[in-house]
Amino acid sequence: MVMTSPGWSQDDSPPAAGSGGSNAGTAKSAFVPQVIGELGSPAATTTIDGKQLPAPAEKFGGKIKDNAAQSKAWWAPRIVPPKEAPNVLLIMTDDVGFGAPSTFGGVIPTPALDRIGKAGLRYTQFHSTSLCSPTRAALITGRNHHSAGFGVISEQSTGFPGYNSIIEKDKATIGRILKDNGYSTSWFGKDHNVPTFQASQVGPFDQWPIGMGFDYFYGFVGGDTSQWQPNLYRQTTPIYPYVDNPEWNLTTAQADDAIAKLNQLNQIDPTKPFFCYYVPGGTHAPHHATPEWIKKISDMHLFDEGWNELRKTIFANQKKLGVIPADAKLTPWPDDLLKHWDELTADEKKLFIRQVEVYAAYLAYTDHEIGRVIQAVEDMGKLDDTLIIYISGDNGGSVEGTQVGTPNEVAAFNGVEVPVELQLEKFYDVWGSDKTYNHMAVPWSWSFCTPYSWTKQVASHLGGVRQGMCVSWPAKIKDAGGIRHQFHHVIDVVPTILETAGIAAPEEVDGIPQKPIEGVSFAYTFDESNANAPSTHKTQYFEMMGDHAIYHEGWMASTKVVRPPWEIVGAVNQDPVNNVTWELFDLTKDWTQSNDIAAEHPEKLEEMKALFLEEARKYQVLPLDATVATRLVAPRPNITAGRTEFTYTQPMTGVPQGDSPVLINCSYSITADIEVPENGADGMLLTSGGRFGGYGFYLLKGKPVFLWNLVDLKRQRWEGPDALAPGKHVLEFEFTYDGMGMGTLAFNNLSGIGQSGIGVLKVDGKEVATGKLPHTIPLILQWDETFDIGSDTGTPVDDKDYKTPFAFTGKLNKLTLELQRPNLSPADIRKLEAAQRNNKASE
Ligand SMILES: Cc1cc(=O)oc2cc(OS(=O)(=O)O)ccc12
Repeated sequence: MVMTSPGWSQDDSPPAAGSGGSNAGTAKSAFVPQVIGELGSPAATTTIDGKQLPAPAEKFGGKIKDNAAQSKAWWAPRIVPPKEAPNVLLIMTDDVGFGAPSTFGGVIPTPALDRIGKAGLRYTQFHSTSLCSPTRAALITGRNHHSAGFGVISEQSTGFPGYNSIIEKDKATIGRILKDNGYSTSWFGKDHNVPTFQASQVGPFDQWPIGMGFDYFYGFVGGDTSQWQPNLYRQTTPIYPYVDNPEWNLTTAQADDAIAKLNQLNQIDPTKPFFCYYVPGGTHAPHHATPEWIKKISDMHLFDEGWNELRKTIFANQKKLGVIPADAKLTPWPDDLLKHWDELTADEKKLFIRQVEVYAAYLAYTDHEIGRVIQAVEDMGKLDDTLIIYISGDNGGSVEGTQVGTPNEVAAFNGVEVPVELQLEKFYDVWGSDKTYNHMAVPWSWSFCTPYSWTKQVASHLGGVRQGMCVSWPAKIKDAGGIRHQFHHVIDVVPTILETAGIAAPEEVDGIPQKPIEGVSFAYTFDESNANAPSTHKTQYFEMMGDHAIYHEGWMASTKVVRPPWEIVGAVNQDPVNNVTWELFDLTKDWTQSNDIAAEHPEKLEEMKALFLEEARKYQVLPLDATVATRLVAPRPNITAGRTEFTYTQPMTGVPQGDSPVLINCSYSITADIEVPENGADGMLLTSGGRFGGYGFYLLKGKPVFLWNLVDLKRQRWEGPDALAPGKHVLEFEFTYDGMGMGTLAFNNLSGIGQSGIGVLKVDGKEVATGKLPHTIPLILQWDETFDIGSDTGTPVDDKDYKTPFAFTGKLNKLTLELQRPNLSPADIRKLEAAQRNNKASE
């Protein structure tokens, strides 16, 4: 099929300076706007050449005399996209391996993805970056993730252009481009492209959806969130719809909100096309499915044979479906890294089956809710004219839940594994409920990446980067149910949307010259006659946390994985440029990277390595950095940087972890100046985190309590013996930390973090409780919960004590927080340097 680009073609030159963008009379170029209605009349619309956004103001075309009676009014035409421009529904799920959904051979029912595949096309060689925010930055900008400042997730950002988690203004998003060309734009679900240090209510908001061209946002900011008690926003305002609503779940609420919004648009202005970016939390941990979905999927007994048999089943299905070629090889099980199902105890099997059934329920549930949004588009009569791009996963299956799975991902990210027995005893029955922040065992995720090796975080191997994708557009894609094998990448989505809409990539946005889009359109594959056309995407680098690869015209050179991605606190390669072993694959004959031919083709490999470096330099991939924990706690330009004292006199909620004072790996004191009324007081003074890790300072039945929740495995409390008498009081909690602090990380040494310390609770200057914490949380508190003063949002730090919001019923006059961050002494530095020399490869 020929994609007509009404009113615009690649050869057009920009209009003369100062001319109205769509004013045919003054533009020098061959661009001819589509004008509908009489220019100057209120009903007139026009397309624009789109090179300068926002479009320059139209020249007044009426007549102005002294009096209105002799003058002629003239309205600028409304800007609309070309007539054939489709609505666009861009859907992407989270953490889904290629072989998880039924559409690509999986055993988990995903009827909505199936539906798009049947109505349109399935793509078998479509790629992500292997990690979340990077894929998303690339997806919405059409640039490589490092080009867009997202070499890694924002939680690990560092002060290099490729890694600072800032999408610069010379790369306007697809939202912005479509909005300024007349689309209604909206974003539902995950936004992992707000820098963690700009996520608070003081902004700036230019990297939130509203600042990036999206008229409307309903979703959460960050890596993941509870679906039961999420950190949810409408636009930039936190909202808490789950309070007193125990059945409420974000997966459903998000679909409801999107359906309402699309219908609202359809009723107010049915002709205005929409761009809806729909990116649910599913299926990132926590796997929060409803009890109904968990029952429905568990009853299907999909996983009773274990993860090794599962791979065989998926592989056979994939061949049957034709989403891998008949001669594709199944990559071997990594015997040295992961257990075989047969080696497990009955208890392990029981637990792991429960974990994966809940995961599967979550994927089925997420897809079902996506299906409701698609159905709403059909119900509005708009399905024919809607381009639906449904990408199954922003990266491969996630292995961020340890080898035995976890009831609490916050524990996993702090390097804590929860024993199988404890998981069975305390969490088996509530798995997937809001009592868990759950993730399945690593080997399941490996299996969900069948037929490939490796997983999420791994950029060099297809398990990390190959995603299923389905695309439908009934008005234009006629090869319903077709399969496409062309190599493409998330950076290709923006140019594809622009081509189908007939909209130009802007040369300038808000006066800022735009960097070229780096992807290429895959719209040519829509046409059946191009079903087997060679891919137009010839070269693609991959890089994530030091692990890297280069694809070029069917060849792929990949570095061997140094750090298994489930080892978050583990050995780190300090020289990821040179200290790597390369493999070489001919993907045209070897679909699954099963046959390393580096030894047979040394010159080809050298050529590919050189090409990688060339691409890396071009797209600001350097300097390579393989650290994980080090970057997680690295200081960033957040609003608390350099401050050691914080004073609060008003209640305040909703300050995210990345924007608030963080009480880990340091000493601190908290002083609360309060008044207790005649009938006593209760409630929260200060808290950060929640059920899965964090602290709280509160009055409980009048008694002062300071509590540390150590990732839901242990709670340590300091509690005064007596309820406070009415009147003024000063409460203090002082913590003296024993470790050297975060400074040791600069020496690739973790010994300074997570160490012990002593806490003392005082009332009116008198010590009432003292206790030692043998360990502290080393890396991160529960990240979907916030720093709150005077009440508690989200979940309680201890369910036995209170229910949220637990607002303080006394008067908080003033709360002061002082941090004493440890400094390394010259002797410490000498010791750390010596240790580093002796231990080159450990973080
Ligand atoms: C809190 C956190 C720290 C981290 O280092 O990595 C993460 C990765 C996450 O998954 S992703 O959003 O898919 O990349 C989610 C949360 C985190």
